[in-house]
Amino acid sequence: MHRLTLAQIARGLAAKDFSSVELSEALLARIEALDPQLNSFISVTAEQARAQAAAADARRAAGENGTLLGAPIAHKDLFCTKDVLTTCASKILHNFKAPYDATVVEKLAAAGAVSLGKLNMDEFAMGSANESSHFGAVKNPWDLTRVPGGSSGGSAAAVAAGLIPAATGTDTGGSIRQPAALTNLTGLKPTYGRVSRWGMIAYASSLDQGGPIARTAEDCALLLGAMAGFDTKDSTCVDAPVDDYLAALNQPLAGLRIGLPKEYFGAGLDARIAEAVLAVVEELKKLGATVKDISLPNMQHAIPAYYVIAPAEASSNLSRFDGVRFGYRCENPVNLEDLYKRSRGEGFGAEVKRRIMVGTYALSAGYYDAYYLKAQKIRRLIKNDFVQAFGEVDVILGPTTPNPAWKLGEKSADPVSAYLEDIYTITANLAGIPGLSMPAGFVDGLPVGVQLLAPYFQEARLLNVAHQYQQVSDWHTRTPAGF
Ligand SMILES: NC(=O)C[C@H](N)C(=O)O
Repeated sequence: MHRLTLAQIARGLAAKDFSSVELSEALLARIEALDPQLNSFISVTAEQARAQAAAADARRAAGENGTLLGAPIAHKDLFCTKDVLTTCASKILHNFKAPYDATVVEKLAAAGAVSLGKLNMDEFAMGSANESSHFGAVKNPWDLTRVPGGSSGGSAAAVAAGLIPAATGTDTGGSIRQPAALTNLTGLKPTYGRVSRWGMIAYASSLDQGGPIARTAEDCALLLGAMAGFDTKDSTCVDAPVDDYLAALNQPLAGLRIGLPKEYFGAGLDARIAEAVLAVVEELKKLGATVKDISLPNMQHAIPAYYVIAPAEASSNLSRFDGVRFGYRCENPVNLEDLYKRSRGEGFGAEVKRRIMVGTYALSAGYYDAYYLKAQKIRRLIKNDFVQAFGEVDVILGPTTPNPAWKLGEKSADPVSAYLEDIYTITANLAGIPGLSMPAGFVDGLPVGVQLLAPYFQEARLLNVAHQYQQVSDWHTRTPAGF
C-alpha cells in the first residue's frame, strides 16, 4: 500500500479497496518503524490523522468523491498548523503552536487530505542539505550516509522512502526541486504568486513559494490543483484562474520547442549528469519535441545576487523572533537588551546567524546601493534573459543540480560549496517563473534530476511535459532498497 501514488490511492478509495483509516494506519506504522533511520518527521500527528481519516471515510460514504479525499500527506514544518507545533526546524520556535492554519494547509484539509505530521527541514529553510535543522540532519533513503538535499529534505526523504505518497515543500532558491532531484522524486516550484504564502513562515518573501513534492507529475498536478489560487490574505498572491492541471497532462508533445541553455552544461556539472539529462532530451524528441541551443548570459551572477537578496530579506523577516512574542526565551534575562541578545543568540543556529549578519550588512547604510540595489538590478537582467529565451522556446531544460547527493558533513565547513549546488535552480526564483524537477536516472546508484522551466503561470505545461516523459520512462518508479 505504501507504494501507491495519490492517483492510485484515489482509485483505491473510490473502489473501496481500502479505507483512508486503513491506509493512514499502515503509513503511521511505517513512519514509526522506519523514520528513526531517516529523521524526516519533526512531529507525527497520529491522533489528528486518525480523526481526519475517519472524517474523510465518512464524507466518502456520504457520496463525496474528491481525488484528495482521504489521501495521506504531510507538511513541511514551516506551514503553520493550528494547535500543532510549527518549528521551522529551529530552537527559537521549538515550542511554537500557531493559532491558525496556513492557507495551503487549510485548502488541502478542505479537499480531504489527511496530514500525518510535520516534516523536518533546514532551519528556516536555509540550506541545501537538511543538516542545519535543530532536530538533527535528515538522511537520504538512497544512501543513509548522504544528504537528501534541502531545505525540504524531510518532505523528500519521507516521500522517497514510502512513508507518505506526497508532501508539501517550499522553494526559495531550489528547496523543492533540489531535494526532489536527490531522492528520485518530482517536485514543482510554482510561479511566484500562484500559491498563497499566508501562514508560511517567511524566509525571503520575494522568492518563497510553496509547492508539491511527489513521485509523479500526475500527483504534483493533483496537489497543485488544490494548493493554488488567489488569497486575499497574501498581497503577493496573483488573482489568475487556476488551470486544470490534470486535463493538461495528456496533451501530446508534438511541436514542443525545448531550449538547452549553454550555461547549464558548462564547467562544474558532473559529466554523468549531463549525459542523463541529454538522454531525457532524446526521449522528448521521440515524442515530437524540437531542440534549440539558447543562452541565459546573466546566469553567472545568480548565486551572488541570491545570496545578497535572500539574506537581506531574511534579516528583516527574522527580526520578529525576539524572545518576547514567539517561541524560545532565554533564562533569567537581566534587562530587555539581554533578553533579545540571548534569546536570539541561543535560539538561532549557525547558518541562520550567518545569513542574518550577511543580510544586515548588505542592507546597512552606505552598503545598500553597492549590494542590495545591485543584486536587484541583476535580478532584472536574469528575468529579461528568460523573457527573451521564451520568445523562442516553450520550455527550458537542464540539470537540476550539478552533483548527486553528497556525504553528510562533507560541505559543512564550506558553506559556499553548498551554495553553489543551487546554481541551476536559483534563477527561477529570482525571475519568479515556475520550475519542475523530475527523475532522470542514476549516477553511482544515486538519483539525478532534470529541470524544466516555463514562462509565468505555465505550470500546466511543465506537468504535461513531465507526465508525458513519465509515460515512456520508469526512473520515477524506482525505489530505494530497504524502504
Ligand atoms: N531555501 C532554499 O530554497 C534553499 C537554498 N539552498 C537556500 O539555502 O536559500
